Amino acid sequence: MPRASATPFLNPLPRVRLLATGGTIAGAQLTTTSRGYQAGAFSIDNLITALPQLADIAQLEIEQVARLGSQDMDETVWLNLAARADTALASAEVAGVVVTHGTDTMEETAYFLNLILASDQPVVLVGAMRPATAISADGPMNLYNALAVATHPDSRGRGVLVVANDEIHFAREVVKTNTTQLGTFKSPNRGLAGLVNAGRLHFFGAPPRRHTSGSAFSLDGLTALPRVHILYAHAGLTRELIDAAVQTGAAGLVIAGVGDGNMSSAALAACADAVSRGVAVVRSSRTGGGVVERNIEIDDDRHGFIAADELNPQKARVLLMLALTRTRDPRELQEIFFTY
Ligand SMILES: NC(=O)CC[C@H](N)C(=O)O
Repeated sequence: MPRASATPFLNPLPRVRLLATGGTIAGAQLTTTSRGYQAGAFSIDNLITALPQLADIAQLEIEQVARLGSQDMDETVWLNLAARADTALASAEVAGVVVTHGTDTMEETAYFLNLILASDQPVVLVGAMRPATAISADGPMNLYNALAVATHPDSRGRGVLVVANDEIHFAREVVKTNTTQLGTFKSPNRGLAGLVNAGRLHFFGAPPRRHTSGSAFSLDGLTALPRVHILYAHAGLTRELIDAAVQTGAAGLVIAGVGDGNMSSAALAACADAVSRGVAVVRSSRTGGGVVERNIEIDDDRHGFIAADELNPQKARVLLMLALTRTRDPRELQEIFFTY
């Protein structure tokens, strides 16, 4: 196993642009044991002041991009955040970018940035499960570790990373799997990118698929994203919601299918009708892991469907929105899903 390596001591210290968006890492409770709290109530400056150790490893340049619970993250904030990260990465003085973010939709933002940013410099998303005012808040160590990862030369060229609970995850792989526990983040298909222990890190492998500087997607000319909905399959799924999505102008649908991306006969017929009206339909899985392959239980070739491959529904939605800015051809869309 490779030896864990601490961030090399550099003089002057590397500069890191910290883009703050809110979340529990900046959340405040009424008392340190109360269960309710307000995500994003703290400004990032409060967090930094409470953690003087950060100044030992980097010079921080702080930008408050948003102050929200990540349940309110949307395409507009993504495009703004990506533009700010892009500007930071274009500066020769900036070694890396850290984004503080709520954990609920962190995996979606991370994957979006992984597809759209064109730099090999480290970009690290970090959050917390306990508010900043809680007993044993996890945010300070997560932030310290994120900064260590963002300044380490080994982190270059690995795509966007997520740091939490002493673990490093690839943006494409990471999933929030538990409502409250500190170990909520998992990478069920391909495993961890690496570990980070009090700022010392080691990586286990290279990121899967194309990302960042190897991605064909870019921010150039991108001002909005096509409308894509996720519909959750279940026993007894009927067709009304699929039809409603098509009638209200969806460009694409992701079905969070049962098993290997399956759905009821009624839903299948509605999805086939959607394709005939030019709507892209991606079959993903609600199971939380594994692969959705083409033409196993459902004839994708005949219906014009796209198999999500390894992407969960929320990441399939991110990729489909970007892919639809390039093509509406189901065969080309399928190639994109096999590439990213
Ligand atoms: N642990 C968290 O960060 C969740 C808080 C909030 N719902 C958010 O995603 O921002």
